[in-house]
Amino acid sequence: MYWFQKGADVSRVVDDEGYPTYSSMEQETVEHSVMKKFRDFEDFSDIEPEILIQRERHVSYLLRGLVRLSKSYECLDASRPWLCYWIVHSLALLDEPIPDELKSRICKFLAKCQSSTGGFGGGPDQIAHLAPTYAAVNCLCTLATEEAYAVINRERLLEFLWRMRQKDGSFTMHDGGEADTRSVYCAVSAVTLCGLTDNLGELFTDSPQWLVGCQTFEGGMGGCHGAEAHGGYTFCGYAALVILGHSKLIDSDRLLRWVVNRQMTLEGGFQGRTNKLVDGCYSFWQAGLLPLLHNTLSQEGGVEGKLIDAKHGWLYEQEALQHYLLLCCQNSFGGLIDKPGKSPDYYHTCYGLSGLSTAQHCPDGGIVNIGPKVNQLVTTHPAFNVVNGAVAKAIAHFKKVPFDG
Ligand SMILES: CC(C)=CCC/C(C)=C/CC/C(C)=C/COP(=O)(O)OP(=O)(O)O
Ligand SMILES: [Zn+2]
Repeated sequence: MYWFQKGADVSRVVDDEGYPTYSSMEQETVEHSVMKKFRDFEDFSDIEPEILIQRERHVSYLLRGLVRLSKSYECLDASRPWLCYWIVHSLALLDEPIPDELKSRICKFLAKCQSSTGGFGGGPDQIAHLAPTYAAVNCLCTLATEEAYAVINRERLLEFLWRMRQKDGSFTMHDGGEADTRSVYCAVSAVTLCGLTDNLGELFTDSPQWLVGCQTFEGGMGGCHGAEAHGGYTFCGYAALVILGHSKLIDSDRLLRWVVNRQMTLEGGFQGRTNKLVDGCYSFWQAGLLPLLHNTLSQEGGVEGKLIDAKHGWLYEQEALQHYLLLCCQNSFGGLIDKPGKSPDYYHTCYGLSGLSTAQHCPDGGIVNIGPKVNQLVTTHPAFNVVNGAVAKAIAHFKKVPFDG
């Protein structure tokens, strides 16, 4: 009997703070046997009813993270808005409501991370940085309360973005920092969600051309010109082009060929770059490119346009990815992982669940869902990675609020 089967005896061990834990040996054995079962089956139909998302365990793991936000994760001291976003977004994907009092505490915490000169830092009193700015905006939009929206100082945010902007259309991550596809994406995403789209043209003049220069001979994008193609940077670069309305500038055929070849035939999961290992987080960074490409390619109508019309779904094996995530990436005590043998963390939980959601929701509202209906997650917006309802609500809210920037 495997840990994901009904009635499996998953004996819990409690740590000195009363939270369930496990020995790494025990976890390795359990996950190794799951991996073996996964490899032994060519036809998954007979095990499908057992492939279950461990909702309660993930929710409990996520809520524990929010409660302990203030006292742990020293190694993520400069990523605290990220922790808020990873957890809040994961709960939204699981359709798990967050109590109002907890929402308010998150808002107050993120307000402390906002810099007086615009943007958000990695923690209170840290300098503004585009990555935690993106995370804070996404988190506040997902919370979707008046208090959450009111945290964002949009006038200062725009000033911060203008300071980060470089002559060639790239953006630095922070004052004097590095410029790569992440920063353009974080800036474009925050501006759009905050209803500041009137500024897109001027602020991002030359950004599309700079982004196109990041595409490599392989077809994916590197972080900057001349760098190796990588899923994380490709998602950022391509999603930024999509939001800016310039996705047709890139060589879509090459990008498509590169990304579909990053799905590994043995595991069903994606690797981040050529010759590297599968990792659960690329279920979003890589597989999440297909919904974005779908739009561009169907508008272009060429060979891929026809291919797209013939296939009812994205151009990769959605079921195989779901098998990887549900059989190999769920930790028995909650949270998702990179690959069997690894410990859970909030980053891999967020991007594993985000990838699972995009693998389930097809174009035109169709569903590909392995296992029972309870496995189905809420739909996420493919460009912002915020649940769809929250994107619409945030943009509508900010459009109503006067802005004097
Ligand atoms: C919005 C935003 C800020 C997005 C971040 C995108 C992202 C995940 C970028 C990738 C970062 C990176 C250096 C990965 C390589 O790690 P590795 O060499 O350990 O992994 P690998 O072996 O899988 O390539
Ligand atoms: Zn990873």
